[in-house]
Amino acid sequence: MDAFVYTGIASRVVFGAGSLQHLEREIELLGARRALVLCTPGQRDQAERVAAIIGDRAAGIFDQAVMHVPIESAREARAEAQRMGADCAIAIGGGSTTGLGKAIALDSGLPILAIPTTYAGSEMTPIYGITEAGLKKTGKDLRVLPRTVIYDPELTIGLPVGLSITSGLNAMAHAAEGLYAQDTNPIMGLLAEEGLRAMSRALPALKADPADLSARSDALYGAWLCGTVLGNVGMALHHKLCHTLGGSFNLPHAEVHTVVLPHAMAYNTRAVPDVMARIGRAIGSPDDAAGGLFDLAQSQGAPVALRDIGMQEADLDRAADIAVGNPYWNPRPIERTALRQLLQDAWEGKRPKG
Ligand SMILES: NC(=O)C1=CN([C@@H]2O[C@H](COP(=O)(O)OP(=O)(O)OC[C@H]3O[C@@H](n4cnc5c(N)ncnc54)[C@H](OP(=O)(O)O)[C@@H]3O)[C@@H](O)[C@H]2O)C=CC1
Ligand SMILES: O=C(O)/C=C\C(=O)CC(=O)O
Repeated sequence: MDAFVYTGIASRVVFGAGSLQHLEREIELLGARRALVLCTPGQRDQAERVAAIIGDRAAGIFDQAVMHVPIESAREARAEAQRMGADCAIAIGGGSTTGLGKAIALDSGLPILAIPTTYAGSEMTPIYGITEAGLKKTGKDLRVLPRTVIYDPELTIGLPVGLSITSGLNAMAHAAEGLYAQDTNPIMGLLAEEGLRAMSRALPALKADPADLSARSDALYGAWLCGTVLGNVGMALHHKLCHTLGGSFNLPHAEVHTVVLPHAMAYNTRAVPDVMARIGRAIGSPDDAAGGLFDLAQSQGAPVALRDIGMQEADLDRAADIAVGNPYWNPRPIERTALRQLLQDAWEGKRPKG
């Protein structure tokens, strides 16, 4: 075995159907008295349920979480937390709401309790993102890592199937890239493989029956493991491409991950064949990880072409230029011609072969 460094990042996880009932106990264990509940406008009902459960400990609800955390909403939420005398924040929702909690914590050190209802995985990472004047800045700071995470699969039953599939593939992207990260280690390798296995068996099952609690539990378990990998090791070409396409062309986050992932895997296959074999085995496509990921997305009705999620063909050259500038480390060197072809294939929705 090669030498490696492993740094454990600590957070407390309460997992299982119905675990929202432990919320008050968890707030108490944080040593907090008044919690500001965060959500998007669309998840206001869930936030009200949370506030009802904690009763007097609820300082209020801030329901203005927005994708990619615009600085204005972060400032407003910070001011609201201060005005209400909150000594912790509860983020219930997807990565956008968790991201808002992180923006508050970055500034104030307020402890965050996250209750994820998508599979994006932000709750397990010390990574934050804030958008100012149209530019998203990301960074890492342990202050933003949620102290406690409650994973309650019952809360994800209402997550629309289409979004469940693309969000699940967003999670799988973290695990796939974590397996060949420059700073990967055997512990993250175990989590990544198990996360890929859990998610690839969950997605067809929850597509068949969105209320299947066992499938929803598998998906949330997979999201936890994949998110942990994202929080512990560096990401590569795939995440760089997704951040380029999401940030500069305003494409939807989980869908971009879904479309690009098979192509990024195909790009890297010859550089890391053993890793691709591990990914392939974990998703039940032992000889072709890239093709297997494409088939998984397509068979569950997810988008497989950038042209179907709002990308203009005329913008592919600019996207390639942005992605080759300041690239993340990648196991195969980033070559512009090959990357431009990758983008063309992803735009057309071609099935890649690893
Ligand atoms: N820092 C990190 O480590 C990470 C950050 N991220 C960031 O998180 C964001 C993406 O997260 P993601 O979760 O995909 O996006 P969102 O949090 O924006 O959620 C996506 C959609 O899911 C819907 N939704 C969430 N929960 C439910 C539910 N229980 N029932 C029905 N609908 C629901 C939301 O609807 P509605 O709008 O109505 O609430 C929204 O339309 C991006 O900004 C990304 O950059 C992602 C991964 C890791
Ligand atoms: O951009 C961020 O907020 C930080 C990381 C991610 O979004 C990870 C991802 O691309 O899913």
